[in-house]
Amino acid sequence: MVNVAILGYGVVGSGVAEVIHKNANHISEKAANEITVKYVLDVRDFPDAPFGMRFVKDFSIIENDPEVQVVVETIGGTGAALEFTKRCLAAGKNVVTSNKELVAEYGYELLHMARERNLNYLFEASVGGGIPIIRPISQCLAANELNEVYGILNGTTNYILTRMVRAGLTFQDALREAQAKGYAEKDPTADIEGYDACRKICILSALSFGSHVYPRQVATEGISKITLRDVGYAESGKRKIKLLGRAVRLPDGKISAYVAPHLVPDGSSLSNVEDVFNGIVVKGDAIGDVMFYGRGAGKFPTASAVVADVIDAAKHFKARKYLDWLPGGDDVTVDSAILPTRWYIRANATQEQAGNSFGEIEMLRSPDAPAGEIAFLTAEFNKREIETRGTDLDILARIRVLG
Ligand SMILES: NC(=O)C1=CN([C@@H]2O[C@H](COP(=O)(O)OP(=O)(O)OC[C@H]3O[C@@H](n4cnc5c(N)ncnc54)[C@H](OP(=O)(O)O)[C@@H]3O)[C@@H](O)[C@H]2O)C=CC1
Ligand SMILES: N[C@@H](CC=O)C(=O)O
Repeated sequence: MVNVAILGYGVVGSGVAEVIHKNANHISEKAANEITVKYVLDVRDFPDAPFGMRFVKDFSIIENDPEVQVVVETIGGTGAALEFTKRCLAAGKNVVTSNKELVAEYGYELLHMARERNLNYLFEASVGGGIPIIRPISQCLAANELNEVYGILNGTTNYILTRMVRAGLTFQDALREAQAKGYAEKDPTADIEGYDACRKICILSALSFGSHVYPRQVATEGISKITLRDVGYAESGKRKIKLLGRAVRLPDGKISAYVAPHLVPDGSSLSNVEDVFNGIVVKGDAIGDVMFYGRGAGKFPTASAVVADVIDAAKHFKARKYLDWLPGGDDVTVDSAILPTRWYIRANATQEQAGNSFGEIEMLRSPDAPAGEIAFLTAEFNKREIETRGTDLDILARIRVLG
């Protein structure tokens, strides 16, 4: 029998307990061993919790129980989650997590601790919720030199943008829905301002390019400045606005990563990624482009990935998995402001002024545009270049364009 402890009985942790209980027979077959939840640790009380699990408030009960071989950390953040993860690894326990903040900040250190002890630290659920992406990048695409990874990495913001466009909801109402569905982070600022997508692109960068990338090295912009007017102009240009994370390996081997809203063309694979779904494109030298798609957040999709890691851990006691990367550092990354893209600009200006400042432009129309306002797409410029242009215009919005 494999005894599991769950730390944090919130959206994901309770989903993990439910999936392990509901699919017990199937999971035991896959793991070639019975998997049972021996403890659940949470700061809250759950008097009506099902499955007869033992709830504890003292972490040392789990830490000191030699029967617990796999610990699921679904507390989130870098406080107690970091301390408990280190103590679990130090106590010889394998750890599985959905906590991308922890992996993005401390992934190298924790993988190193696990490696030294011949343990596994697994985090399939940390990017893309239920989408298989960590294993495919580390294993299935291992033969490729990967040079770019990008996509819609946050379910909450994609849900908000979809609901604003499709149902005409306000930003706040759409956010409330996402929170009620269990998609949002405890502090939804992490979703809205792009920090969550930033953590995920850090993890994808480390896996794809082999060195730790820290969130502080990734220029990050969220969707809080996107207006319905921008959405309307984008629509008139047959485009949708999506929050993307993107990381590129440059010819000199340096990594450049950022998170920002983009206009993506209608009909492209990413434009059809709606609601809570995520879509992640990986570019390899042998495979070309490959896209991963599925539910990027939510109780059961995320639990699906966590429980798969539990099964994997249970099947590989004392056999290290493939996850690893080199330490990070200032010389690993370069400023993403050097990456060229086309730009969408909304400004109080005339077409002639815009043309004088930006050269060749493609005008966008909006039936309810106020007098004096225009919107257009530019040719390719990097961020530094675009910021030096149009300084004499009243620029209201500046958003990258994909493709
Ligand atoms: N929700 C989702 O769709 C997804 C979430 N994730 C990640 O999974 C992790 C968990 O997310 P989620 O389940 O949504 O978060 P929740 O806030 O729903 O769950 C966390 C639980 O841990 C409890 N907790 C907080 N501090 C402690 C502590 N010191 N000891 C024990 N328990 C504690 C919380 O109690 P209290 O509420 O009282 O603080 C809460 O019950 C996060 O890292 C998140 O980013 C990843 C993919 C998808
Ligand atoms: N808040 C996150 C949860 C999953 O990682 C999201 O919305 O994507």
